[in-house]
Amino acid sequence: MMNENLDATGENFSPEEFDVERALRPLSFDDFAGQEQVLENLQIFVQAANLRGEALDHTLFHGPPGLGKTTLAHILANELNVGIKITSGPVLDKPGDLAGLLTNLDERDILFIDEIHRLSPIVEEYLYSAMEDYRIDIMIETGPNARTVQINLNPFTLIGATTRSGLLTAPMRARFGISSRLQYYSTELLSGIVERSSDILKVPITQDAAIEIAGRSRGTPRIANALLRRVRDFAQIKGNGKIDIEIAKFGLKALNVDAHGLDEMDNKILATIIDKFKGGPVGITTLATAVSESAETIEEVYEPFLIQQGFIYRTPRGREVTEHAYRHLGRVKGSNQGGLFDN
Ligand SMILES: Nc1ncnc2c1ncn2[C@@H]1O[C@H](COP(=O)(O)OP(=O)(O)OP(=O)(O)O)[C@@H](O)[C@H]1O
Ligand SMILES: [Mg+2]
Repeated sequence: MMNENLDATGENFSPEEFDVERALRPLSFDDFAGQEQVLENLQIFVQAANLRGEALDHTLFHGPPGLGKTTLAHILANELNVGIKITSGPVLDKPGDLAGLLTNLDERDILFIDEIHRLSPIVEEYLYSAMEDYRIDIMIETGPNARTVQINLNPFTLIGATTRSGLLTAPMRARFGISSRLQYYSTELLSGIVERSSDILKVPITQDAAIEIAGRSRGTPRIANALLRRVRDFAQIKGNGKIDIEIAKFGLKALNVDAHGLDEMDNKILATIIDKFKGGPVGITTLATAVSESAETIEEVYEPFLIQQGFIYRTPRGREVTEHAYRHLGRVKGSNQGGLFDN
């Protein structure tokens, strides 16, 4: 299926001319690596919905960016063999926009709302009756003749995606029958994804090179694919087109990729805890202020990976860095270098 897509776009086009991201996106449960627990359940719910000819329950995907939320929404549409309409929280600013989408859904179709935590309260409330009873009120005419009529919708599935599940309101959350949190991927899984992507991109790669790229991808398929594409450039310009361990290391070094794949904010968080707070513990709001990022984003986007990788841990008094973090940043424990918060 993948290759058909590529061929349809034309072998003659340079890679830049087609949407590589789309080409690399898995289209079926079988293409999708990892997240076993989530996938196992979804497969059962899909089979049951298909058997009964019903719409799948409303489904929420949450978790850090780039782990496959949007991909899974598309896979569900394929596996249910239904249409999918795509929008996002910030785009839907009037109930009328939502009504237009909802009334155009065929039976069992999917409405995918990305960044669902950013829906306006009015739109969100409007969505409730649509989700619960497949029914909405719409306003007809204006001025003195204005009135609302209730119309029935086709049974549909709402799929919501969010990196910030903490910002979802309780009533919204309660309306999802299925809620799945996506986890970071192991290096092993990511190297499989890198190999699959190289196949699609038709660039040969050795196994150790795939593992090298995978290990620096912050547990995230999107980053793994992005690094692969950049390393491919090095292979084509500086090498012989093949990605082996030497060219992979050369490329990753030139790209300034951290040995653990930590990004700038990850490193800033670690350095701040060490330099300004003597390694912690430091409260999340204090930390957030010190690194100029919101506390929610730190908690939901950065911290989970740093904890999973053993760089920080939570204590009742706040976040503390581990020895591993000192070593990673080349700092020596006990020799405070910041001084801002010294007393
Ligand atoms: N399990 C997987 N197997 C293979 N490739 C994957 C997998 N998950 C994600 N990818 C790849 O990573 C890319 C990013 O995934 P996706 O866009 O679904 O992430 P997301 O969770 O929606 O991120 P965001 O929160 O930023 O919207 C996809 O285009 C796909 O190529
Ligand atoms: Mg997405």
